[in-house]
Amino acid sequence: MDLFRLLGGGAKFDKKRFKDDFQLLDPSSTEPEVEESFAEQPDNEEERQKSLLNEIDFFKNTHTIVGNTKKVKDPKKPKVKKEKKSEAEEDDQQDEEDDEEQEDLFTSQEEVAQFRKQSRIRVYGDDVPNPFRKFADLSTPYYNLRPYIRRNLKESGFEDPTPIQMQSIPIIMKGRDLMSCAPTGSGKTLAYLLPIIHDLNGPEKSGYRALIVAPTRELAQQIFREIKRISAGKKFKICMLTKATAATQAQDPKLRQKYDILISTPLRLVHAIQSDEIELNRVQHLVLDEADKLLELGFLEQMDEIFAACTNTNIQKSLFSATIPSGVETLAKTVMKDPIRIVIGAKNAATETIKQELLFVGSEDGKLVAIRQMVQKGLKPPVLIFVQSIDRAKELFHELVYDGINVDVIHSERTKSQRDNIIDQFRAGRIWVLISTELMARGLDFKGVNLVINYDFPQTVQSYIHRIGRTGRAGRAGEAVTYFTKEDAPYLKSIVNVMRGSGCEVPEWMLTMRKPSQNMRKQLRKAPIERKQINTMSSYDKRKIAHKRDMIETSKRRKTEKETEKKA
Ligand SMILES: Nc1ncnc2c1ncn2[C@@H]1O[C@H](COP(=O)(O)OP(=O)(O)OP(=O)(O)O)[C@@H](O)[C@H]1O
Repeated sequence: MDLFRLLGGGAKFDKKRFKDDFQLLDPSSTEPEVEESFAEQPDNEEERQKSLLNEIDFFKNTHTIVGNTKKVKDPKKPKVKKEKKSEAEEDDQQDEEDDEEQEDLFTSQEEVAQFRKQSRIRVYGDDVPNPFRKFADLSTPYYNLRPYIRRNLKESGFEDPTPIQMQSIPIIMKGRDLMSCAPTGSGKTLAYLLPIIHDLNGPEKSGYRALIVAPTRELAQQIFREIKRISAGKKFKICMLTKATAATQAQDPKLRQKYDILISTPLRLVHAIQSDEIELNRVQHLVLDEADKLLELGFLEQMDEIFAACTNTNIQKSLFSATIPSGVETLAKTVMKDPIRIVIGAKNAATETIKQELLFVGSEDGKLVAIRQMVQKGLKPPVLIFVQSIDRAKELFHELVYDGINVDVIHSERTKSQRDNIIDQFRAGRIWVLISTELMARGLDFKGVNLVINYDFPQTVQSYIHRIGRTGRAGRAGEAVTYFTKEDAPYLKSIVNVMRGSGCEVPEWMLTMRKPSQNMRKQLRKAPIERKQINTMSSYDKRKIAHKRDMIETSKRRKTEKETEKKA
């Protein structure tokens, strides 16, 4: 069993235990080859793609598994450039490779049960389809995965499926309704996209056949890019619903027929349904990404309207999240047909590659002291800091920006282009510390984030799991520090339980604490704890510091200019 599978299942990677079977290789010194694979690219997509491929290359080179099960990979071996083959030739070759790899399909239900246990897959429901072990299994006649999808997986550097992919893909391929709960960063997006793209086969120009709903615009955009990646080579028409795309479809109803896949946030979609801008009567696949968020009060009414607009009786529905509370499960069952439930690892748990810490900071002022101490000791960027409100995000930004930290802030009051720009800059490593509200807590895939700081204690356990899940993705290590004050202490035990459940050490005294009552948790969910403003300096002091910093920078610049002049 390989590393990513283990990590995707929520297991811990113990170097000592695997000492004899695994060897971690150094990354190759050569630059990775970057290939363009998207048909339509946003302006900054090239950079994003480049950094993604670098990430994958890094992941592959540092985690190549050698020993008993796989061939040794020599990173220094020069790559031999192959002649370009036709698509048909490549497909034939792929089929041959797949035939060679077919030896381990399951032979009995005991074997299936054993495999699920080993991969930490739990299933609930009737006639649950078997999981598959390797992507190559999907090319057998039983699944008959379209060869171009397999090729795209290879080009994305996806060598082995994660547990959620192993079990979800066959279920969606069978057309069954599904509720999937798997850790953050374990590949849930591909788990639903792959079978949908396979089933849609190719562009049809008959109107939307798949609909993916996500709680934020940023997540919807990320899903859009993932679809492009997995469907590269087929000219699917994919629509990311915005004011502009809705308006063009409103003006030209024929245009609606050209699309195959729709991605949207609930509010935008409901608006389009009510204004007759789109039709959803042909939708065969409906996915709720971050399903528990979408089925919470606030989104629920909109989701009701979306369910009602999807009138196709053969619709297949999937719900995905890293957290699905039982209340949401009960609610979801009312809109699903004989659903199957999957849980990977422990239910509603944090990813086990994240080192979690709870830090008592005494009071609100203590938080700033703590963060400045962390900066002094040396933070390893990129770092993501969560606060509980837009005002607090702005306040903290104004504190840290005068400390000379490369910091920015993101929240829903910033314009769309500012938000897009910040996310790109953060992904590219040009912003080191990013302060955010709950906006960035769910779904966003920043593989490189080293540290998440919960500056304000999260209002729910779910929020905690998703926030810290922005680090430790795709099998990487990550760290999360949660500050708490006297006011937060009564809620601590819920987080302590998550930490313990994901194998983190917790001080003995915390284990003896009482769990907050249901009523207390309800109160906190409704409204955050009131906190003192984040402000240690008067605006006069801040201006003074900023002025001093500008003077130092100007004098440094002048000195360099003079030296350059002298040399010339
Ligand atoms: N089989 C695979 N092998 C290697 N990397 C993968 C595989 N599947 C997905 N990934 C990568 O893992 C990362 C996390 O995937 P994804 O964003 O789908 O996680 P998620 O489970 O949806 O997380 P969250 O709960 O936070 O939304 C992505 O960068 C994705 O490209």
